[in-house]
Amino acid sequence: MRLTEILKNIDYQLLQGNLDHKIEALIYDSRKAVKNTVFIAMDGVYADGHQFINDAVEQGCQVIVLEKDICMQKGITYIKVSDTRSALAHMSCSFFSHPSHELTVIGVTGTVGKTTSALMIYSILKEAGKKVGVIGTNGVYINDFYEETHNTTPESYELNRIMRLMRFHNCDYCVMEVSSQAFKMHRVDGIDFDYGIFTNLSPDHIGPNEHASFEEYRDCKKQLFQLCKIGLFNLDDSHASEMMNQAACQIYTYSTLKEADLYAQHINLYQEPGHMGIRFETGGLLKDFYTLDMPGRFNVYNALVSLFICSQIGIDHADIKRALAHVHIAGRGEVIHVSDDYTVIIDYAHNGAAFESILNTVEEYKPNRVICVYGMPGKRSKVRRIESGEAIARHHAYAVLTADDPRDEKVSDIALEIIHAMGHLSNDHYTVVENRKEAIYYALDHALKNDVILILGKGHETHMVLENEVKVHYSDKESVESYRKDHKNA
Ligand SMILES: CC(=O)N[C@H]1[C@@H](OP(=O)(O)OP(=O)(O)OC[C@H]2O[C@@H](n3ccc(=O)[nH]c3=O)[C@H](O)[C@@H]2O)O[C@H](CO)[C@@H](O)[C@@H]1O[C@H](C)C(=O)N[C@@H](C)C(=O)N[C@H](CCC(=O)O)C(=O)O
Ligand SMILES: Nc1ncnc2c1ncn2[C@@H]1O[C@H](COP(=O)(O)OP(=O)(O)OP(=O)(O)O)[C@@H](O)[C@H]1O
Repeated sequence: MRLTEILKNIDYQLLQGNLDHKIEALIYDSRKAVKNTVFIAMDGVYADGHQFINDAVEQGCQVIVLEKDICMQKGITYIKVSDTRSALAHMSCSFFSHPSHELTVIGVTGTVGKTTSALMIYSILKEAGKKVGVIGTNGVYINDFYEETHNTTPESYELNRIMRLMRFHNCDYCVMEVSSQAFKMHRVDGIDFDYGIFTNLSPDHIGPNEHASFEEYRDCKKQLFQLCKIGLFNLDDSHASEMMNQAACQIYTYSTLKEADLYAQHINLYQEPGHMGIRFETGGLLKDFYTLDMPGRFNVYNALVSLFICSQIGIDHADIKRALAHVHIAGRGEVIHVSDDYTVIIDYAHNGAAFESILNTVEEYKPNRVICVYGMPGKRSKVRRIESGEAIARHHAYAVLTADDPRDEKVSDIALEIIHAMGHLSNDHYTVVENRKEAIYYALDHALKNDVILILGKGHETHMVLENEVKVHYSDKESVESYRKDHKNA
């Protein structure tokens, strides 16, 4: 594509050189720069891309987009913009010919529930025969194609590339998680959102490399409702009215507690071997009865979101109902049948809010005991260690503390911090088994009739991060399945 075409939608100043270039890719990591690419220098958390401009030039790149003054080399084109992250986003939209304009884009934001809601919508649309893609923490799925993601919301260039790939696969719909960092880092600038969904909000991702304050975190998420045409808000969240404030979209609401545009009532839990689910009735825009084969009152929120979007899109109601009845999301309230005596659930709960919801929800099924197998990541926010320990104590649950991406920290040290946060809980309520597979075996070996074993924090993930960020293969699901196999053969 010609450089002038790529720059069409941004304000820039040509510092040196000319715009007569044919461009084959946009690059924001100098290590990937080659001939016929533009290098966009971005100031990051750990490094400043401007320091690598000469490396990019050395590797053959002849066009540089920057926001700071640097010493220019002869024969190279330098283009100055006020914000290179935003420029990359708009240039990427142009480079890939605005794929979001050709898709119905559904964006989901909020502290928890993004992955679950996005994948529920994706599953229902797919089952209804629609061509749909999804982008989020669990990766990119386009029909049968899969690609891993490094971020919940990929960098703008990747995002537009993926959306173009979706169009290549004839997708009409794109469901995507939109993280607060995505707004902060301009990853979704220029994306044409049709629907925006707000799940809930609680303090998270606040720290030196993420958000400066809760207000900044919240205001980043609010931006979705400036960009989308229709916004759907969880009326039960205490931040709902603040999130709706200044929204430029048409507003719809959902609730499980009060009347809203779409609301759930008469929520009933059910449990049978290998299944923990929920039945509910809806009022407002849709009046019907539904079954969801996933545990958790909170999943009714995710189901309401999916019902609203799929019915707005025009999916046949019987198809939605059928698909919802058997939707399962990897690592999100995933029930694995090991024994008729007790229930095993793998769940991605990894912060205070999610621990509270999963523990609350599981208690409603009136289990004998709740045993949580989990750990907390090394070199990451210590708040989550405290919040999780407090939640275990509040709910009088049992904890088998173990590894969860310990990085350069000792699993036993992290466990001690969690135990400290458990406060008054007596020491027969917890134990430490450092190897995660052994911890799962330990919990399952000690399970009693009607116990619920919650394996928390890693969800769908298939790796463990050790010292020096070295990743080794590890999966909770494989550990549980291996236990089941061993005990079948025993
Ligand atoms: C801390 C953080 O947010 N980092 C993100 C950021 O990296 P960065 O730009 O700060 O990277 P950097 O290492 O400082 O480098 C700055 C620039 O120099 C370039 N560089 C660097 C070295 C070199 O030799 N040559 C070179 O050109 C880099 O490519 C980069 O463009 O921009 C990258 C591209 O978009 C992201 O992949 C990366 O996410 C990291 C992996 C991350 O963990 N991010 C988290 C905080 C995040 O975004 N999380 C949200 C979910 C949480 C939420 O709900 O908000 C998410 O969407 O994933
Ligand atoms: N609507 C909800 N309300 C409260 N808790 C929820 C909700 N949906 C899911 N959860 C809980 O939060 C955990 C994380 O859910 P999910 O992965 O869907 O959220 P997320 O927003 O994608 O999180 P993250 O951005 O951290 O990846 C689940 O495993 C479950 O325990």
